[in-house]
Amino acid sequence: MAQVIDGKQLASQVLEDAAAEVEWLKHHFESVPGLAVVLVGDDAASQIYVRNKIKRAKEAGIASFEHYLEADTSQATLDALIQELNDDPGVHGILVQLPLPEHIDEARIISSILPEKDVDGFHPANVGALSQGRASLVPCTPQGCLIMLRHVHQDLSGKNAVIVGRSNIVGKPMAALLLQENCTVTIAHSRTRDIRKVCQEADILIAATGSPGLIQSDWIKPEATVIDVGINAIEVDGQRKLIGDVDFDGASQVAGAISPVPGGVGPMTIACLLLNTTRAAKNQLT
Ligand SMILES: NC(=O)C1=CN([C@@H]2O[C@H](COP(=O)(O)OP(=O)(O)OC[C@H]3O[C@@H](n4cnc5c(N)ncnc54)[C@H](OP(=O)(O)O)[C@@H]3O)[C@@H](O)[C@H]2O)C=CC1
Ligand SMILES: Nc1nc(=O)c2c([nH]1)NC[C@@H]1CN(c3ccc(C(=O)N[C@@H](CCC(=O)O)C(=O)O)cc3)C=[N+]21
Ligand SMILES: [Mg+2]
Repeated sequence: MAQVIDGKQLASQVLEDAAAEVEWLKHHFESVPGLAVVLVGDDAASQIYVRNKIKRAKEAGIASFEHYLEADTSQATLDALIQELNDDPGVHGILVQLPLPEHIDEARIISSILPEKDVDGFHPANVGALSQGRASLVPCTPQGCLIMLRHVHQDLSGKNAVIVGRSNIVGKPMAALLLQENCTVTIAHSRTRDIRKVCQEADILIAATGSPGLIQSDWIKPEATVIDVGINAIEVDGQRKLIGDVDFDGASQVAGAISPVPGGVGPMTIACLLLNTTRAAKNQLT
């Protein structure tokens, strides 16, 4: 049986680090890190994530500013809110929950956030910095996955890493981070030919597709480390249940280590968001 990578446990350590940073900022600079969270629309899953983020922020001593906007909010109203948050010295981090409604230009909103307040690491300046291996605010989910991988492996150098999914928020920044760790990186996606065979070569397999249970035990190299980013809500006996992109029961018979859903990457993402907020606050000290 594979080692189960406990995301809740690892996240609580990251949250302790974030809380210690907050204490340091308060003590030496009388600065309280502030995180603004913007949610447009009333998607139920998004509301759960946002609530979790705010709860954890409070626990870490971070001030949170919540902005809930109607689904039909105009681009101009959202633009104006971002400007206000950019100009607010009490706000060190800005998170705009994605996806945004169809009528809003997502790329324009992301680009309008000050790069030093972009705690998601999605602004082109931060994406460019990550791609060039310069220090920057690194996207939270890939950052969390890397902490999980480092927990299992002392050295990732030379390992074959296969990432399934090529989104801007998970797949691509994950590839940049693993390349920096000297992995041999492959990104697979919906047009990849013989994807099972590609995955069978992976010492490290990251699944970020949103396709529930896509990855089966016979896709996995024996003793591989499998990180399941997928969050898929399904209904079982009328109850809401979360499952990942990996068939956990099958995969854990083959893998060396595997992250569960829930209790895996999700809590790590939130912890890294708060760590990014303290880093952003530190960089904004005047
Ligand atoms: N735990 C966490 O903190 C987070 C979890 N998530 C979850 O991770 C998953 C991915 O999110 P995100 O990256 O935003 O998703 P996107 O929908 O933006 O991207 C999905 C990617 O997976 C690929 N893909 C989809 N289905 C298949 C398939 N059957 N075979 C091969 N490739 C496939 C797509 O390929 P193509 O490009 O060719 O269409 C695409 O590149 C979702 O379940 C999401 O909820 C996301 C963010 C944070
Ligand atoms: N700008 C932006 N930044 C994001 O980081 C971002 C986003 N938009 N849009 C949506 C995705 C998704 N995401 C999750 C975060 C935490 C959990 C999480 O805590 N999951 C718990 C379960 C929570 C539950 O019960 O639903 C777990 O896996 O154990 C899940 C998903 C962040 N995202
Ligand atoms: Mg998308």
